[in-house]
Amino acid sequence: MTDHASEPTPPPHGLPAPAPAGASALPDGTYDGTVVLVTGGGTGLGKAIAAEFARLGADLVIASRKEERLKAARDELAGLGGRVTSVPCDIRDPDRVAEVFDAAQEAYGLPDVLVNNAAANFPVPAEDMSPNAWRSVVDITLSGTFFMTREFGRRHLAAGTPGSVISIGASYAWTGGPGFAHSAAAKAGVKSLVESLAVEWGPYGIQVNGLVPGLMPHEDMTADIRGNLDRATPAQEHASGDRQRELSSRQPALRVGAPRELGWAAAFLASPYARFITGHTLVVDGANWQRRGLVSPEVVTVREQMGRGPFEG
Ligand SMILES: CCCCCCCCCCC/C=C/C(=O)SCCNC(=O)CCNC(=O)[C@H](O)C(C)(C)COP(=O)(O)OP(=O)(O)OC[C@H]1O[C@@H](n2cnc3c(N)ncnc32)[C@H](O)[C@@H]1OP(=O)(O)O
Ligand SMILES: NC(=O)C1=CN([C@@H]2O[C@H](COP(=O)(O)OP(=O)(O)OC[C@H]3O[C@@H](n4cnc5c(N)ncnc54)[C@H](OP(=O)(O)O)[C@@H]3O)[C@@H](O)[C@H]2O)C=CC1
Repeated sequence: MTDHASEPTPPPHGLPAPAPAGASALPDGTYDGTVVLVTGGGTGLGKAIAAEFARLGADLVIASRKEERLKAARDELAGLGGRVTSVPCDIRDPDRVAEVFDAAQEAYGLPDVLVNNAAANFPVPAEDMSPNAWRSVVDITLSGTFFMTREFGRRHLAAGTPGSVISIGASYAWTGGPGFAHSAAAKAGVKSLVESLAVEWGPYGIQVNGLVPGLMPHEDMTADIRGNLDRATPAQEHASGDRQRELSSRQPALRVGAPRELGWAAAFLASPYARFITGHTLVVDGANWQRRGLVSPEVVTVREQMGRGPFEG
């Protein structure tokens, strides 16, 4: 008989790796004949979400401010299956938002699915944040999401057709986000919009859900957000190229998320297999947002974390 008590315990190995890139979570053709509009679909997580819908047969419309990035992503996404159109748009402008829907309708028809992925964020202590910095983040993240959603809802209500909205959030909508006061407040507003509009529009067949990514590093991350990740890991890890391992060791999953894991969740939420799910915000973050230590960590102010000296007014 083996003496289990004397065997060393295997080290924790974290959550299993995701299915390989290119695999789909839903049956082939789930989105055949469907139009999906993704804001910020030219970069990062938005592009990963768009790719998953494309693999499943959707026609895509991607919209954001920078035409060059949109064009590059359009070519990449077109290789995955369906048709792809890109429309330059600043979602803070309701007139431009209406034009995106006009362009989508002209190309393929009224989008059946809207993914509100575009957002803005940079770390800054609240006392250093200018009024314009606040406005910029809140206008893009919250007002832009509302303008897109409103346009989608109005067109579907007028046409009498069902639809599905997915708004990308962040877990600090529940917890607050020191250093990200603007973005956290805006994402809390996005979560609240999901809950209000799911009830308002359920009777018309429109689902409204939220989807929250955990830490999912990708090559398009802004310098500001990348800088924040660098602060979270000691300098020697950057030098040795071990940043990914260091970031992983700080997650309960013992790994970071892969953007495609968000794509699979989005494709499920808007699919025929999720028709009774609405008003819900799904968190895909390996339980990172629920972390609590047995012992509270020492408090380090946001100023100190960002290497800023005392506030001088
Ligand atoms: C401690 C460890 C923690 C580890 C975890 C870290 C990871 C956290 C991840 C959090 C979740 C991520 C959520 C996200 O949303 S990521 C998405 C990020 N992507 C983007 O933001 C893309 C779009 N962003 C932008 O284009 C720009 O950032 C910006 C929003 C600034 C652009 O908008 P706009 O063109 O309208 O803006 P302006 O350039 O005119 O600037 C407007 C005002 O904002 C001030 N500003 C800009 N950058 C900063 C900064 N870094 N710090 C302070 N202030 C800033 C700018 O000066 C303008 O204000 P003033 O006119 O008063 O000067
Ligand atoms: N990456 C992560 O770990 C996390 C991300 N998130 C959320 O995930 C989503 C995607 O983030 P991520 O992919 O990392 O970030 P990116 O910076 O790659 O994407 C942001 C996108 O939004 C677009 N955008 C920004 N402002 C506007 C605007 N005014 N009008 C239209 N489009 C705009 C940008 O395109 P352009 O510049 O061309 O306008 C860009 O494509 C966001 O909602 C973010 O808050 C939440 C938690 C963690």
